[in-house]
Amino acid sequence: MKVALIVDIVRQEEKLLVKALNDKQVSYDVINVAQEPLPFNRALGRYDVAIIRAVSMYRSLYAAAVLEGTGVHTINSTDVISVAGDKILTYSKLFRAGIPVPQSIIAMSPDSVMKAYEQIGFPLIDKPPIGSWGRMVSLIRDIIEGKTIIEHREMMGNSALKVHIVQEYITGKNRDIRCIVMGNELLGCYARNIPSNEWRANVALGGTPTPLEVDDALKETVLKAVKVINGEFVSIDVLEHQSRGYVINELNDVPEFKGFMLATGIDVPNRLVDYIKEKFS
Ligand SMILES: Nc1ncnc2c1ncn2[C@@H]1O[C@H](COP(=O)(O)OP(=O)(O)OP(=O)(O)O)[C@@H](O)[C@H]1O
Ligand SMILES: [Mg+2]
Ligand SMILES: [Mg+2]
Repeated sequence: MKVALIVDIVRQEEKLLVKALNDKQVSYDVINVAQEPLPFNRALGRYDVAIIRAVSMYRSLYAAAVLEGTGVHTINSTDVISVAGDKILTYSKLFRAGIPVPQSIIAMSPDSVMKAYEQIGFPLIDKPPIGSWGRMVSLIRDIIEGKTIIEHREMMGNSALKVHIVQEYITGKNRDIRCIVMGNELLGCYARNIPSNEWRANVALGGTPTPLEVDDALKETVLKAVKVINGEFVSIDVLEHQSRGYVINELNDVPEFKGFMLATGIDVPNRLVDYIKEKFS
């Protein structure tokens, strides 16, 4: 079995994956798509599995597409990356399947955003369909802040960033929940606690990871959500709604797992390499 590890920026996660591949004596190549072009040819098809780890969503998506085209099994698949990489496409699948998502209105012009703000009511959340690490995810408390966000987003070069997901602000516990699923298994979940100078819980923004007891409702909601998008190795953000219970905020197709490992003690890279060896050797 031969594995390709697709990267652009090498984070601690990718270093741990390399270590796990070495420790478990799996043959692999690291392909840095920020440096190497990817040809549509048979030679690329020599890999059995590709672990897609590029930070850039488009690099991940297109790298997966080329590799899949040459017959390689990619984790995750091109379809999963295209859906999970876009929060509107994700909500579309989840909503249709009856899985709870934050009450959301999609608005595609400044005028329609103003209407969506009125319909949701302040305070509200406005975020673009693409992006990570909480970037551009905005808490808007009044119309003045709203107008500022609308103006700034209109200046973005990327059309997707001009689209607004206007969303209810789900608050109460000062935390959100992050889970990881591998194959059909829920590896675990942990809480990300919001720091005092923030309203978002991302570890990249200073959110502190702590252990969390997983109940049946959480497990069921998360596994269902991952199944709906066919995710193979994904992380899931869950918010706790005061009346509706667990709500799926988003799924991530290139999961970061530093905080997860810290809080749960579960060795994600070793588990992923074991999973791949079991499934593809
Ligand atoms: N509707 C909401 N209500 C309350 N908090 C929210 C809401 N949407 C987002 N947040 C907070 O902002 C954080 C970032 O939002 P979100 O997960 O949607 O963005 P992201 O950039 O895709 O994050 P990630 O780095 O996890 O990929 C969430 O983890 C949560 O703490
Ligand atoms: Mg995300
Ligand atoms: Mg998130």
